[in-house]
Amino acid sequence: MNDREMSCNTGGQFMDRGRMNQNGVVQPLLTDLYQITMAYAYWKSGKTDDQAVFDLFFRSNPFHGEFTIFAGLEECLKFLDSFHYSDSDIEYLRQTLPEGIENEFFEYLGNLTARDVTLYAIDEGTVAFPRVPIIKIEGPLIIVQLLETTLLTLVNYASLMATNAARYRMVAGKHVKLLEFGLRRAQGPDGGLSASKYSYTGGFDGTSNVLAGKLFNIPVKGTHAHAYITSFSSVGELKTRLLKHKQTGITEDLLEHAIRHRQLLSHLLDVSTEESSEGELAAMVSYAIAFPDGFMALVDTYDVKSRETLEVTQDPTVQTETKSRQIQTNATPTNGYKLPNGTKVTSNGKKSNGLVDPISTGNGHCPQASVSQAPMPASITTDTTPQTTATNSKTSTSSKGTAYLPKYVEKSFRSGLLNFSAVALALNDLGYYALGIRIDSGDLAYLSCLARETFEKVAERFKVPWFNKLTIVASNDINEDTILSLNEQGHKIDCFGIGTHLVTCQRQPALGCVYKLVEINGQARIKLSQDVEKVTMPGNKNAYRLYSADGHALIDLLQKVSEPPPAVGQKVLCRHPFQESKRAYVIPSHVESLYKVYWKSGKICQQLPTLEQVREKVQISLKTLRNDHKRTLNPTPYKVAVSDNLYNFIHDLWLQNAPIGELS
Ligand SMILES: Nc1ncnc2c1ncn2[C@@H]1O[C@H](COP(=O)(O)OP(=O)(O)OP(=O)(O)O)[C@@H](O)[C@H]1O
Ligand SMILES: O=P(O)(O)OC[C@H]1O[C@H](OP(=O)(O)OP(=O)(O)O)[C@H](O)[C@@H]1O
Ligand SMILES: O=C(O)c1cccnc1
Ligand SMILES: [Mg+2]
Repeated sequence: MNDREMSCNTGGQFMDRGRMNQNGVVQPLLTDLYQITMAYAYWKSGKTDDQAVFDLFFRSNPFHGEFTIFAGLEECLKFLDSFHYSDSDIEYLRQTLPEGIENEFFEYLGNLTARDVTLYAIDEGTVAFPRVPIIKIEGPLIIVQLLETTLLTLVNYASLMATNAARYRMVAGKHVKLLEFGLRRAQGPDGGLSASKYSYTGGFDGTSNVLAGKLFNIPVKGTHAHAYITSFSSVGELKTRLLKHKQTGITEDLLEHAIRHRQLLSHLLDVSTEESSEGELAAMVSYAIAFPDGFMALVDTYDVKSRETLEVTQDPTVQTETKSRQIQTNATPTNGYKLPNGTKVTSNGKKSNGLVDPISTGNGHCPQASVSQAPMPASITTDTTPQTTATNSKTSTSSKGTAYLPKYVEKSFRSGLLNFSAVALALNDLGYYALGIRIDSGDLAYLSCLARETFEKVAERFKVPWFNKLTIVASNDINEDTILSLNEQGHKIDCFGIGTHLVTCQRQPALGCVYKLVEINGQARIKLSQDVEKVTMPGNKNAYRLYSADGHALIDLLQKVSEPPPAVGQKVLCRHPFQESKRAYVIPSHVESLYKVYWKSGKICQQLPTLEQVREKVQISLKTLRNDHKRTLNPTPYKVAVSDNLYNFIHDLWLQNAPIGELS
């Protein structure tokens, strides 16, 4: 119970009790007090042997979407497997529950296990829809009730997270790498671990979370922080500059190589060596010596700002506002800035993701990113007279005059690129290939294009074709909308590092899975509500997914367990559960029975997939959904229906249970 380690490697084995380790936090007392007080009251009222059926389901999909990925099943099964109140649990309950609880109840609890429970579920990683139970549990009322909160906590966040990750994967496309960087921002340590695990399930490629890597066998990846760059201020601080040539083994001075390349590169990149940071160079050289085969550097340490921080242009109607440094301008203030191609961008003053809108040029490629031209498009003056009276000493007043991009912005970014390229070329001299860069601020579309063009230039000039393929990682408060917007603008990002929005599911922080009693001792139970959406689907049910001839999922159908399953090629009447007039005949080309028995007689009775297999399942299952159900904007709801038999049953029961009002 107190195992510190969580094991994930359960694939390919039928589990015996005690073989599976689980997060030590997941234990029978991880529940709401009312489950235990109810258990006592059930016990007192002789309901110990009542047989109950509970459904675990959600009522609406998260993130304004029309699908949910079911995740967390394996953890539920581990929980059932280890369900047992320890002596100290019982002792704690004795002290905590109200006085007068009979001793025999504690003895009963002490012997309670999940042996007599049967759990049915849809496969982990499958797309799921509102109202179709993802788990169905049968067994003695007390124990099945006691499982409620823990099962919900294991399924809700896992499914929300997997769904969130799957949505990021869909907007990013399959060729872009997605890394989860959220541990520091997650809802505590356990939230962080679950986020790493289920974002991998949903389609991320790896995590920066090392413990998650160890526990779940997920690829761990990462770059470095700004602190590493800022910890150096000059090359004099380098304790070593030496690196062995990868092939010859001869020791060489990497800094010397880097400085030589930097000189040559400065012409190509139009940034003088004086303008680039020496501390940054030193940091990159030292990092490259530490990781010659894995050199990946942050290039935005020194003042890469969004284009919002643009310096004033010759257009007196265009004014720059800067958040962090107050550039005083004598130009007429308006909201907006100009792109190098001459387009004036007017801000509506509304901040979107922290950036003034609109950034998008909407033409699907990178109009501003031309190293050879930027920052001097034809329409820009080459007047050497500064048009600003800037309080910021870094504001450019170079001989090329002011441009649409403030010199300190672009120069500083190019300082990062200059130093990176110099060190990467130095490594190349010694037989190593650098990996790439990370950009963590500013306009990620623009800067990624600028970086890619720089790499292409370097590749050509220095005859290093692999430079074209350097990886560009982008991070900084990225969410689904940011990725969609970056796609529209055109970007050259190969990998997104995503933290806060992903792990906190900022767009919708909870999935509303509920756990409802639907049958007791063979008698269906219905929970009525003014809100028709909250009326439960009574009785012990089976769920089927009906497919069209082209392999797409058409509809999910709930039936009473006593009904024969729908058959391929045969017409089935599918009814909306509550709206009488909504019904359709479906002739399925394929019928999938959604439930499998996962737990029975104290044993897991299916071969559990590995995390990797669940991850694959997510993508396979998503493919069965039509695109209109998956699109981000106004997706079509997927249909969930009940059989005619179940429809009539629900409505009869509803009438029986709804009290008849009296008008007076
Ligand atoms: N081209 C782009 N299109 C849309 N959103 C972008 C683009 N580039 C960056 N973003 C997003 O805009 C936001 C930029 O945040 P912000 O304005 O705080 O800039 P910043 O560069 O991080 O500044 P600071 O260094 O002050 O934090 C981030 O959420 C980022 O993901
Ligand atoms: O932006 P997120 O999606 O949450 O991704 C993770 C962030 O964590 C790091 O920032 P850090 O903690 O160093 O602070 P920062 O916000 O100042 O960059 C990293 O540089 C990313 O910006
Ligand atoms: O490895 C990284 O680059 C990283 C890890 C965590 C958070 N931000 C960045
Ligand atoms: Mg950041």
